[in-house]
Amino acid sequence: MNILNVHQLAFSYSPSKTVLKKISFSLRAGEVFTILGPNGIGKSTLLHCLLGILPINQGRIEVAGKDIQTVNQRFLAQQVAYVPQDYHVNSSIAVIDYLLTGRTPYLSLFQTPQHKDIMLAEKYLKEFKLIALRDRSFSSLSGGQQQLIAIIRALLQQPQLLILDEPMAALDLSRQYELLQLIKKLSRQQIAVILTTHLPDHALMLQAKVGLLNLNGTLEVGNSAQLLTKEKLEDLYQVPLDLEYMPNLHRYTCQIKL
Ligand SMILES: Nc1ncnc2c1ncn2[C@@H]1O[C@H](COP(=O)(O)OP(=O)(O)OP(=O)(O)O)[C@@H](O)[C@H]1O
Repeated sequence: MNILNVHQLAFSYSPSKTVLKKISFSLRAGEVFTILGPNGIGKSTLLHCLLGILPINQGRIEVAGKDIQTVNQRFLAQQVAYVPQDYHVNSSIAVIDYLLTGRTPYLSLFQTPQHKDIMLAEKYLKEFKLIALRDRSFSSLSGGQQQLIAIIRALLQQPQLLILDEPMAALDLSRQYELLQLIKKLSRQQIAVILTTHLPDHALMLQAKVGLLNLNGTLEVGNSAQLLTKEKLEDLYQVPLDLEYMPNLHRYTCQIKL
């Protein structure tokens, strides 16, 4: 069974502003799907539709075979975790308490996180070499640190589908490397990942399924060989690009021609 089915999705913020139309795609367990498109084209809007945050005008979205319009929130939170582009987190909350909110879908009403939940949060903090941040307030962290903590919180949800909105944006090269490795590891563990990015190289490195969000609001879906071509990317971004095969990396790389 697919973890996600999207059929003929359409969304507009107002009758005169159609952002997304006729969007259809499916994701199997463990599939990585990279969505690319220019600023303001509708990538975050699409993710919000997939999460049920924005009500779609047409179409159908199924998570684990269930229509998201009828599914209960606890089930959805056990299936799908989301890391937004921007965080709006209570400034005084400690990192560990923020992380433990990721365990909410597994707690009963009025139940507080258990010892095993704290152990799990600490295990991830150690794995990411961020244990020193455990008791810091979330708002005192740097942008990149906040992004990593938000990713750990999402992992604590133990989702079948992880949705990441521009997760590399605030990360240094070493952290980007770690995150790319993590996405590959999740994929091997049969967890599907959707990410948006401005760098075609991220999709090329992940050997991911690709979605190009076009100016007319449609999403072209295919593999990197079909969609990450010089012609298609130049058309999408309206900028001169070079795609070069790197034999030592066994893949193409995409550069702006300057
Ligand atoms: N709440 C809103 N009400 C009306 N229009 C909105 C709203 N949020 C976003 N938009 C508009 O919808 C379009 C798509 O925005 P969205 O944030 O989805 O783009 P994006 O592809 O994620 O952009 P970026 O790469 O810059 O993050 C933009 O024109 C944006 O101005």
